[in-house]
Amino acid sequence: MASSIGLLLPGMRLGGRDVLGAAHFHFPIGRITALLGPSGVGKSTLLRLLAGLLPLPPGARLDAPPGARIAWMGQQDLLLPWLDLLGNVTLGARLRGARPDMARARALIAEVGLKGHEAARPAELSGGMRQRAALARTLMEDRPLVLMDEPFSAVDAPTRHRLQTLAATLLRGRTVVLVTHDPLEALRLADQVLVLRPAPGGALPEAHPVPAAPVPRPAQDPAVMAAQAALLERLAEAA
Ligand SMILES: Nc1ncnc2c1ncn2[C@@H]1O[C@H](COP(=O)(O)OP(=O)(O)OP(=O)(O)O)[C@@H](O)[C@H]1O
Repeated sequence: MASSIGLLLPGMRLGGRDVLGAAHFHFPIGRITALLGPSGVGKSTLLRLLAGLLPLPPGARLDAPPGARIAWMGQQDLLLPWLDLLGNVTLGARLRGARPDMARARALIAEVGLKGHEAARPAELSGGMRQRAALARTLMEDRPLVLMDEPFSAVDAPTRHRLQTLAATLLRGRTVVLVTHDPLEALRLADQVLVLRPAPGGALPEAHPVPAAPVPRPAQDPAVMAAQAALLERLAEAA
């Protein structure tokens, strides 16, 4: 079995301009890859190509395990306001006409710290609680490939820190591509960090070293702090 999901891209044009350049991306199976880069550089475009939400350009090739199923988690929680928490977490199964595994849904709700809120509607939950609900819904889908587009950017710093730790634990063993603007988030969670740097023919990926400690890495780890400073500098150069 391949050890990574590969995306061979001869380039990607959108709106009449070269967004992504010619590159061969590798996303190690069972690992978390963080994708950073200036606003508008093409991070979400790359994620959408992986998700099949954008057609691959001519000459591109996606090497993924056959039938690799995907879960998507974005910046907005996309919870349905008229369903309660349990209804939202089990929505995917019901949309597919399957009987949801209620015991698993309840267990995941407890794991993300929302036990006791199963009957609450999204409007009754705080922003951080709604993102935790979205995380539970993402995990309920039990997909091997998880694509996350700035999943924790809308919550306050302590909540974000807790959600990162939770996500790293609950996503262990899955292949995750995480788009983030937060160098600390990338260095706490990722096994591989890629910076998309703008270039004349379209943005190109550059690997950035990660500390050796296993994820989730503590924010106060001196190696994490040093890597964060270096990554911040690199992102400023790329902007
Ligand atoms: N459907 C589209 N049609 C035309 N241009 C598009 C389309 N989608 C994205 N773009 C352009 O492609 C570029 C890359 O967009 P993308 O959303 O991938 O960037 P990003 O790195 O995710 O940005 P951000 O960090 O701000 O979310 C931008 O210049 C954007 O305007």
